[in-house]
Amino acid sequence: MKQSKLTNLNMVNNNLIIFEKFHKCFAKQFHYIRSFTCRHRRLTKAQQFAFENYWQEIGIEFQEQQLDLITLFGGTSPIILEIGFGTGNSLVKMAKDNPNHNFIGIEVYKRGIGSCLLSAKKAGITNLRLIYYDAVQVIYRMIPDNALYVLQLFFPDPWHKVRHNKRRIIQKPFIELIMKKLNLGGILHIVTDCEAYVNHIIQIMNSVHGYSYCSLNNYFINQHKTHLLTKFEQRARILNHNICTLIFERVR
Ligand SMILES: C[S@@+](CC[C@H](N)C(=O)[O-])C[C@H]1O[C@@H](n2cnc3c(N)ncnc32)[C@H](O)[C@@H]1O
Repeated sequence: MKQSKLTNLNMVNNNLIIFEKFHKCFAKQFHYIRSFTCRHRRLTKAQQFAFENYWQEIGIEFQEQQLDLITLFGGTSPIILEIGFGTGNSLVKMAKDNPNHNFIGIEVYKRGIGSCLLSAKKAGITNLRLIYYDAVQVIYRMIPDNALYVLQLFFPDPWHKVRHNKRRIIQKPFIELIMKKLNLGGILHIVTDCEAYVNHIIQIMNSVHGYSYCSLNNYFINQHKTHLLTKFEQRARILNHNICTLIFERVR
C-alpha cells in the first residue's frame, strides 16, 4: 500500500520533468511564452498526504489525447473550467454549491493543488477534477472542441512590467483557442484588479471575431450575481483596488 502511494507522488514529479521537456518543443512550435514561473516550495505534510491519498481519485495526469469528458464525470452536465485557481477554496465552494455542473481546475502551483485536494475531499464533492500542468497546453491537447459551458480566469498574473507583458496568459492565439473549446453560447469569465490588463484584454477581445461582450441583462450574469471571493480578490478589496469583471459569450 505504502509503495503505491509513493509511486503516485513520484508519478506527479516525473510528470513535471516530462513537462519541462515537452514545454520546450511546444514553445518552439507555437512561439509560446509561458505565463508562470515554477515555484518549487516544499509541500506541507497535509498537502503531501493529499497527493498521496487523493490525487488518484481527483487528479488527471497530463496526456496528449483529448479527454472523454462524459466518461470522466459519468454524465453530460455542463462543464466549468477554471485556470489558475490558486489554493482552490472558491473553486471547491463553487463545485459544492453547483452539484449539477462538473468542474475542472488547472493549476501549476503544486501547493495550491495539494490544498485544493484537501478541501475537495473535506467538502465531499465528486464533481471536481484537477490537472497539475500548464493550462495552455492542457486546453490545446486535452479539451475537446465545443465542450465547455464556462471558462473562468480569476486574477490571472498581470505581469506588470512592459517587458513581461508577453507572459500574460491572455493573448490572441489563446483567446482563439478558447473560443473553439467553449460551446456556442459558452462564457469566458475574467476578473482582474489590474487596469493595464483590462485594456490589454479589451484590445485582444476586439481583435478576435466570435465573442460578444455581455451586457448587464445577460442570462449568465443574472445567474451568477454573487460570484465567489478568491484569495486575490480578498487582497484586492483590502487594498481598495478597482475590480473589473469581463464576461464574453461565444456567439458563433
Ligand atoms: C495571481 S494568482 C490568482 C489565484 C486565484 N485565481 C485567486 O484569484 O486567488 C494566478 C494563478 O494562476 C496560476 N497560473 C498562471 N499561469 C498558469 C498556467 N499557464 N496554467 C495553470 N495555472 C497558471 C498561477 O500558478 C497562480 O496560482
